[in-house]
Amino acid sequence: MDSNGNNSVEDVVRSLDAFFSSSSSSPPSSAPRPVPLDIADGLTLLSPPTAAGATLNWGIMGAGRVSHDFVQALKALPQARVVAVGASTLPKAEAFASTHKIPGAHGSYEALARDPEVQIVYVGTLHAFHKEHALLALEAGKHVLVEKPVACRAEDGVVMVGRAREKKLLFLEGMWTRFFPVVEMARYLISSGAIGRVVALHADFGFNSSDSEGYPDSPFFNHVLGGGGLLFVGVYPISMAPLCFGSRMPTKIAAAGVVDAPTGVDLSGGVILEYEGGREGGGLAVLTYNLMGETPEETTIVGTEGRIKILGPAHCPTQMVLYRKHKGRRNVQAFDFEYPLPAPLPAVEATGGFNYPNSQGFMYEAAAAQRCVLAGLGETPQYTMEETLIVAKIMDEVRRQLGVRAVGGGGEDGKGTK
Ligand SMILES: NC(=O)C1=CN([C@@H]2O[C@H](COP(=O)(O)OP(=O)(O)OC[C@H]3O[C@@H](n4cnc5c(N)ncnc54)[C@H](OP(=O)(O)O)[C@@H]3O)[C@@H](O)[C@H]2O)C=CC1
Ligand SMILES: O=C1OC[C@@H](O)[C@H](O)[C@H]1O
Repeated sequence: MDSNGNNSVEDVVRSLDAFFSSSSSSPPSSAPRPVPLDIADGLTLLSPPTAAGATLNWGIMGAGRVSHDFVQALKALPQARVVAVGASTLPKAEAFASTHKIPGAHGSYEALARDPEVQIVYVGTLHAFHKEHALLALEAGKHVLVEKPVACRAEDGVVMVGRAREKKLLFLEGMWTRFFPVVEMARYLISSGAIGRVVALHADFGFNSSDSEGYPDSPFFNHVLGGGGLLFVGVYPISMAPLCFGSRMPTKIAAAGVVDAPTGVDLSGGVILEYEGGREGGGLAVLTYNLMGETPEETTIVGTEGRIKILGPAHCPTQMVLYRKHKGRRNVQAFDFEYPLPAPLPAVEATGGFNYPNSQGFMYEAAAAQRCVLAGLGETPQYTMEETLIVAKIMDEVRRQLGVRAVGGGGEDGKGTK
């Protein structure tokens, strides 16, 4: 407590840490564990509370890997009901529905969008098709959570956001990182002044894609399907920039990268963003990504009074260290934070677990979307539509500098072709 009776940053940090630890460390049990969503609400109040008993009906577009993980994570949310899945073919939708005990299965995305039971559509198809598929849902009056990246080009994102605003429907790009308790905490610490003014961001994301994706057949390397490191993984480090420097375009964007000649996709990239403002708000983001080798995948946010290190895997993190600076160089005090994911439910383990790391954490993003819909909000405060478009515009410029062609759902037909 300081002399004005306010809590010091250390007091706040300690009490929040205690709150988090007690909320998320209940012993493993075969009974459904309480959803630690209150963590996010208790921390930042960014997601409005939901009335007891309120539910939301989800429809799933696409029956692929990430849709499977998302539905698995929804099983932990008592207020979420998955009522239908729509896929490119009926057998595919039926197989997915049977695995997850979903009552409705449709052999087309149009039919899913028209399903009167569905209130919110999760678009889990490849990003070359996001615009076409998200628009189907919006036109049918459904809220939309569309996987990252929002689209292959910013102009497609602009169309989607515009339509959602006109129709007063929630629209969220699935930048799930923003909803992890660690990132909520980082945001809180930044806004409470725990590290002073943010002056730099260092973030990376890279892995050896040959662990799961075959070259050159995987969508990762398919130019027309929206392949390339920038759209698949570079979007994550870039999306941390508006969190640190605000919802504004950087004043300068400098990019370099390795482009794979046979496929035309970018295998790696380095992006430097300059935010003007000198000592009163200026800063630099240094961001890298690649599809060829595993990086530490850490995010460090540097301020005048300390720094925050989000530990790998920083795109879906559970650990973070706050370093508070004292007088002199290298004189810091460290505060560790850890918010483990809840253990997967037996129903999740019985249906194949997850395809991707930490996918249980989709529950945070889904719960926030749900709360916002039920509260009548058109977007989540954790990741706004404006931020989505800023990130998409930065990526357009990066791609231009790398000499990678605009791909995927370009053009008004949104068919995923040139
Ligand atoms: N947030 C996160 O952590 C993650 C996000 N993602 C994002 O999710 C999206 C989907 O990724 P993922 O599930 O791994 O991809 P998949 O390769 O599993 O494909 C997803 C779906 O896209 C459709 N699809 C696939 N290939 C084609 C094609 N050649 N032509 C037309 N449609 C096709 C299929 O839909 P259908 O089933 O209807 O046939 C398929 O099930 C991407 O945008 C990706 O960036 C991916 C992984 C993790
Ligand atoms: O968003 C993602 O896209 C690529 C995946 O391999 C990665 O794990 C995931 O989070």
